[in-house]
Amino acid sequence: MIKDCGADWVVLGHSERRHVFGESDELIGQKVRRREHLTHTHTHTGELCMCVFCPQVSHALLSDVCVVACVGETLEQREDGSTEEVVYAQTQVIAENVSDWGKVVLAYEPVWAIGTGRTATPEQAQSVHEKLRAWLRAHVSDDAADSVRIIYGGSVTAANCRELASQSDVDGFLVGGASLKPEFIDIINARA
Ligand SMILES: O=C[C@H](O)COP(=O)(O)O
Repeated sequence: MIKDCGADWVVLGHSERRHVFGESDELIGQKVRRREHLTHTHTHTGELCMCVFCPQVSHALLSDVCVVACVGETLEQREDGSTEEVVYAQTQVIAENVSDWGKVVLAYEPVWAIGTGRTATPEQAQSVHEKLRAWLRAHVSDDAADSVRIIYGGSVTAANCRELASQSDVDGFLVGGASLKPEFIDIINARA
């Protein structure tokens, strides 16, 4: 269905899916996994399964679709000092399901910054991005750490995009509200 709509990319693990729809790290990981075939044999019936509730179909629907995989802590988690623990755990499950990092972008989106007007400071964003890159180096590969784009999302605007974009480990943005406004062009050109 996603491919039929002409989409090449899908966002997975967005905070609204995690916190409103209750999607677990494990389910998000399953969705990230890329499958070689669009169909599979149902383990219970031995027949081809097209049931939308079967997790394997979720994998299959994402075949050949690139993934923006979101991680990020809640305000409570940031305030209790567990930001790293949370984003590492989320990234771990994503990484377990990635076979081609060339088709994945990692998005750091602190939940407290999404749609709130409270943007992470450039230092806060850089700190988490740097740690995520180090995590990729330690747990995936040097190649993944060096090549995967780690983008920031959460109340990015024309007013704050340039300073955020100047951070060495901020490779781009996942923009919500501001993407609907003329200022979006300034965000696109944040490094121009
Ligand atoms: O889906 C979009 C991102 O979560 C960021 O949204 P925002 O730029 O409105 O905070």
